[in-house]
Amino acid sequence: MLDLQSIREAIQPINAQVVEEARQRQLQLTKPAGSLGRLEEIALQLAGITGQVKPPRLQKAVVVMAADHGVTAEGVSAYPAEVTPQMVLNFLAGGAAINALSKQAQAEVVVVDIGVASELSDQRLISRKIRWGTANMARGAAMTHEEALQAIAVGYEIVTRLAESGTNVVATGEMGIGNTTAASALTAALLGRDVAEVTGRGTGINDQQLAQKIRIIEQALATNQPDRSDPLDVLAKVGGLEIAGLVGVILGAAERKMAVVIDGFISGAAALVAVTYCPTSRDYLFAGHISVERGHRLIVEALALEPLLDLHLRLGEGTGAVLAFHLLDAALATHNGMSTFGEAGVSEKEG
Ligand SMILES: O=C(O)c1ccc[n+]([C@@H]2O[C@H](COP(=O)([O-])O)[C@@H](O)[C@H]2O)c1
Ligand SMILES: Cc1cc2nc[nH]c2cc1C
Repeated sequence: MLDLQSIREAIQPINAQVVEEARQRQLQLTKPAGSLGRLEEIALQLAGITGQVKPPRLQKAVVVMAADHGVTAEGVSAYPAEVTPQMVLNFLAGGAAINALSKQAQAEVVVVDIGVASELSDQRLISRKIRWGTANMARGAAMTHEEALQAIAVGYEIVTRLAESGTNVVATGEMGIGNTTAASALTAALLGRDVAEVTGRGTGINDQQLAQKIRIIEQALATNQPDRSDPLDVLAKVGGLEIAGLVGVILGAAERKMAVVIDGFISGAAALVAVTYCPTSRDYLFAGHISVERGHRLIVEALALEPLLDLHLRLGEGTGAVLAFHLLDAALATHNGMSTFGEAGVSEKEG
């Protein structure tokens, strides 16, 4: 069994000395100090994460964790639960948005069945089904503590394997009809917010369905009484298997000193669980974008992250995170590739 406490203790802050050396290098590059704005900040964070003043070229992957949610029985999504396995097949065939965007960003797509509620067998699929979807959280715990730990272990194992084959930055992706309900329940519980403040329309529900979704989440929290001080308890009771898997990806990446680009609301909820459990893991995170889903803003604020993109996305799959890969590449292209004032014979600031 995964020793999560040892992993938490093994996660180190990023290298502040290297960040400072990278900052000194930036001051030498042929541009007014600070003029590349957030691209400079991205490069500094990557320097601290990798421990290299000139970080190596990014080798990118997106881990798409797929799972089903028993709470879909309550009518909380605009789409039927069967879309989850159908989209998994679409990911494997290369026809989804995440495939198109990953191709463009030169990122590997890793698709994981961590809890889809149907039989899926395909050579290209990483089959790590913990159970056939979660239980209906409106009536009891979504999963057991043990199952949540098993799902975290799956994410940890997958990111470890990616690191061993040279991946140095990972995006979090997910697919699961009903998972904005789980993400809202987690956010309400962990941030101590009213359910209505953190609940949105997901795949596109109407006003009446939104009112029902809020009632169901309130019922789930009242039934399960998750312990806010214990993020793993909250995760097991009102989370999801794909969310737990992404917690494992984030903690495993942080332990291995790999950068993690977080996608939207569901990925954000996984980051909230991971950082509540291990605050140091935050050093390794980039918020790829800000989702339309209203609870996401509260998560990024709580994590003190500043999203890189605001494209009004609400798709998931890792799409916003993979789009942000382009900005990480751009940050390193300038930081590593530009000439210094001395090298180029350009005059420095006066006075
Ligand atoms: O990433 C986001 O911010 C996001 C916002 C809304 C919906 N989604 C995706 O839509 C699905 C969940 O929506 P729902 O309405 O079924 O809860 C799931 O597959 C997510 O990947 C994702
Ligand atoms: C078609 C479809 C694709 C998705 N990708 C992520 N969530 C999704 C939800 C639906 C409904």
